[in-house]
Amino acid sequence: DRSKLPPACDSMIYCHGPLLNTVQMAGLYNDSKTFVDMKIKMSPNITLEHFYDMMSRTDSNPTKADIQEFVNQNFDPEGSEFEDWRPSDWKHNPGFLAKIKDPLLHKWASALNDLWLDLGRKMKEAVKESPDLYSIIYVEHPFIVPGGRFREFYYWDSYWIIKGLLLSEMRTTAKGMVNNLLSIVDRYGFIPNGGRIYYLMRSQPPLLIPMVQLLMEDTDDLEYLREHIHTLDKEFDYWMTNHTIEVNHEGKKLKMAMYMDNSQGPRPESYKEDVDCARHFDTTEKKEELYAELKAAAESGWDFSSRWFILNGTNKGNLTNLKVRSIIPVDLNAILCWNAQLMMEYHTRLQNEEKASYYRRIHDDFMEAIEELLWHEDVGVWLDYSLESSRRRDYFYPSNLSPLWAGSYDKARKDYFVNRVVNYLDKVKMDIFEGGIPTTFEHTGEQWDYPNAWPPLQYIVIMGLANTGHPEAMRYATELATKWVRSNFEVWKQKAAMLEKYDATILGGLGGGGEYVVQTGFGWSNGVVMSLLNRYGDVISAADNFGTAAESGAVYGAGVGAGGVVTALLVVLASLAAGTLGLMVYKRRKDYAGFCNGEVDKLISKKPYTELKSLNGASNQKQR
Ligand SMILES: OC[C@H]1O[C@H](O[C@H]2O[C@H](CO)[C@@H](O)[C@H](O)[C@H]2O)[C@H](O)[C@@H](O)[C@@H]1O
Repeated sequence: DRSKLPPACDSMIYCHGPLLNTVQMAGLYNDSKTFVDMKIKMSPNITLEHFYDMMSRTDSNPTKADIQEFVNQNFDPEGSEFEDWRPSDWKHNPGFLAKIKDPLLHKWASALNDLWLDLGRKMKEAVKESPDLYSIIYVEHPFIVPGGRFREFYYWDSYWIIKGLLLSEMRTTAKGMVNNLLSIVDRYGFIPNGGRIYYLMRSQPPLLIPMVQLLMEDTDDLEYLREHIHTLDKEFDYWMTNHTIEVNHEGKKLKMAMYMDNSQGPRPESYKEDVDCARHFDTTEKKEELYAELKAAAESGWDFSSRWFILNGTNKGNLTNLKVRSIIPVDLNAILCWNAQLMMEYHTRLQNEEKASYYRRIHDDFMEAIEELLWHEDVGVWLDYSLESSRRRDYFYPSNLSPLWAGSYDKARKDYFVNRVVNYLDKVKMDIFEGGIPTTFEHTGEQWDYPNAWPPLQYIVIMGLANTGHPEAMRYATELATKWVRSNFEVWKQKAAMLEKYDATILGGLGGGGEYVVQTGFGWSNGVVMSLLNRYGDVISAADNFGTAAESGAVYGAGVGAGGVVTALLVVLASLAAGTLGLMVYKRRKDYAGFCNGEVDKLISKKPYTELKSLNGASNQKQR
């Protein structure tokens, strides 16, 4: 009975109760997250008293204007928790820039280095003194946020942000971010989805242990590792205790990990969207099941995607068909296997023999289970597994390749695995996409679906292939890295901005879909491009020759300078006149409930996969 489960957090302002319900259902703001990020002016109790006064004054039937007035009088705007901060370790010309041969890309990378100044946040002391007035979770050290509506840290985003920070030689900021996460594990026993109390009942892909590895690769500080190893044990235990199940497969019992949810109610930050969607179910129990699926999908980082739809055994459907809790995901298992490997190495270095063998056993079990249940020789890749049908889900996702990145496959048979994976990429015609690797081949209008392409997924596939050292895989990696860098650069030239997601089907195409408009900033996007330029800066050019891409004022600005704005506006107007931008822009859906019922936003059409694949891989890209 899910109605007995705890809410997202105790707060009757930010997580559950009539105040939250009344304000969020009134739809005061374009984005539901705005309200739950606001600061209350007085204590929670006084705020609640004011709310009940307003309700009795209005016979429990307040108008939108009454509710807006209540919010205006009792809340400060979102973002009130931060003070100005300039990272003291920021430097103008970090060493990695010297590796970038193309002068245009070099200048761009330098502008990306400047973006950390815009994305840095430091919390006011007042947050520490009166945490009850805020939804933000207090952390001691300043940090880098993704950007836009994402004004707090995000768990898995932080991995790519820290990669970028280390390339920018911002070691203090990077270490501060890891220290914040460690302190959160000490306080809460795990890392929430993001740094807000309304995220406290779910996590995100577990990358803290790999983040510590990034610090170790940078400074190899064994004392730091010794100091924090117990916290890392705790984080790993959280996943093994709360996120694993036993799967019976061909006479074997395999321990596998999955995303879950153990709270009740809609997501506070998308409250109205979730409640509206739940109208498609007639009982509280069914509504709660939907909320659980929505929250489990958010925990996966892929919110939302046809990857989690099950309808008559297929990946068709809509949000009402979410079945995240019935799917064993390749990426989570690969990442935990990698976590176990790192923990085994850490404990070995710290001479904790018993712990090292404990993690070795877990690592070996994951290796076996991943191969037994998720690897498919005939398809040539790892696939998610449905607990409903006890069958694999044979659909393309970049996460299918995540064991290459996480190293969770038998390296003694590397050629066997890599040859098949390269054939798989050929088979799905990965070369037909001009702008990157799409998230899926399903065109649902959800943001983790076709034709969107996400930075972390590009990184996972590219680095997975590149790190094999296998010539064919490395060639693929270089091609994919080139497309991604060029496409991001194209958008930068037009808009002087980095986006959270892009369009795989168009060089310079913007991402879209889902429940909020595409955000700029953007933490992981910057980290991924920096990493690719660090690795491929000697071979990737902005166009076919170094230094030949068309220049625009925007390229040289750090963020949006006046020149950049003018240039971007001209480009937008010109594209509108040519009717091209219309194809690239996504409109936010107004009627989310309608969408839940299976209505796809017709604006999001673009280049369907079915058409593209008939091009036989010969589109604009070089034939491999
Ligand atoms: O508010 C809706 C959802 O927003 C977040 O998800 C998306 O942004 C995150 C930050 O970049 C990213 O980590 C995630 O993969 C994206 O899907 C948030 O994480 C969700 O929990 C939230 O419901």
